[in-house]
This record gives sequence, C-alpha cells and structure tokens, in this order.
Amino acid sequence: MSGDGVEGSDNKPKPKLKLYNYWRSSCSHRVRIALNLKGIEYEYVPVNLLKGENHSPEFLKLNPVGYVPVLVDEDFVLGDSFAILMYLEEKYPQKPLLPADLGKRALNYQAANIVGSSIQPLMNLGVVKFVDEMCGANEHIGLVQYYITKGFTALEKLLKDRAGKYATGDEISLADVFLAAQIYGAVKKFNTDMAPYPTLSRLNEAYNENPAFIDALPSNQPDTPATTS
Ligand SMILES: N[C@@H](CCC(=O)N[C@@H](CS)C(=O)NCC(=O)O)C(=O)O
Repeated sequence: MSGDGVEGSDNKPKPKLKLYNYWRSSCSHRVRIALNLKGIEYEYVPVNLLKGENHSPEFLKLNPVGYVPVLVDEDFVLGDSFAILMYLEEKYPQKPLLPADLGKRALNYQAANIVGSSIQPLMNLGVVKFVDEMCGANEHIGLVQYYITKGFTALEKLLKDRAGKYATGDEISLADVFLAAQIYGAVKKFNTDMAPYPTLSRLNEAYNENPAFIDALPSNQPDTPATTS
C-alpha cells in the first residue's frame, strides 16, 4: 500500500483513493495487487461480507449490485474489479497492465475473463449460500471444484506456450492480477491441487516472491482475522 500520493498541478496532495473491500474477496485482491504494482496509495475501507455489510443501504448507494470492490476517487464512485482496473490503467499509466501488442492484450482479456466470468462467479459467497440452501449443506463444494478444474484446465492450455516469467510474457500484466487472486482463493478455500497445472503453479511461485503481490494477499490485510495464517 506504499507509493507516491497523486499530486495535482498545484502540487497540493490530492485525497487518497478509497477501496471498499474485504480481505478474503478475490475481486478485491485483484485490485489491491494493481494498486500496489502501480504504487498508488489508498485508504482501505473494510466491508464485512460475512456480516452482510455489502447489503446495507449505505453500501448499496455505492454499488447497487452489493458486491465489493468499490473504488472511490474523490466524488467518483466505481464498482466492479474489471472496470476499476481499466480506470486505474488509464488514470495511472505507470507499470502498465495492458501490453502494447494487440495480440498479447487480447490474450490478457481472455485469461482475465476466464477467471472473472467462468470461475469466480461460481464461488461467490451469495452463490455458495444459495446452492447450500437449495440443495443442502456443503453442496456448493462439488460445483465450485468443477468450475475451478474446468477454468484452470483451460488457462493451463491457453498459457503453457505463451507464458514467460509471467502469464503472457516477461512483464506482469492483467492476466497475472486475475490469476494470482484466483489461484490463492482456489487453494486456500477449496484445497485445489495445483499439480495438474504446472504453468499456473510456476506463475504462482513468481507471484509469491513479488512484494506487490505479497502485500495484497488476503492474509496481510487490516481486516484479516488474527487467527488466519
Ligand atoms: N464482477 C464483479 C464481481 C464482484 C463480486 O462477486 N464480489 C464478491 C467478492 S469477490 C462479493 O462481493 N460477494 C458478496 C456476495 O456474494 O454477497 C467484480 O469483478 O468486481
């Protein structure tokens, strides 16, 4: 969370960005990684999903769909991690997440959207609770594991001949931000065995050595419960 504050042309420091988020939320985790990579200071505003704070009238004014993360930049309010990442990318072009090469950029969108559309939504807290209420306690586990396997299998095939040190080359890019958060969530919450995914495992090792990724980990946030390792 370190980095230079953003200064206006009058050199007065501008108010910090606020990130409404939750330590364990993978969508929040993505945005924390990008903020750290770009060296943007922000205020961490915790929203406890287990206590349903995301359904409060105050929070729904910020994001009518009731999900974290939400970014507040002075009087501009933006929900959805993908939208936030694109906003940050344009407003803070340092350490770009989108490669200049069109094909690589498109590959980043594809990998990010496999995570953001075909894996994470199926393991979202609301979905998990709904499935368990309809089908019985812990019935969500099989469903989530199915979609993690399907998504990771696709990502492994997609990236195995294209990855460098990072997902789409030797520079960190958008796909890495999505992958790091998704792999962490799959392993920690659903005990996913990463052995069938050697490329994803290798990328995950690179993430775990990078301070911007380490500072963004769910285990390192101000609202992380003390009992969590
Ligand atoms: N497409 C949205 C999805 C946001 C989302 O699903 N957020 C989850 C946490 S990762 C959430 O707030 N879940 C609360 C719930 O399901 O009630 C994004 O990328 O920001």
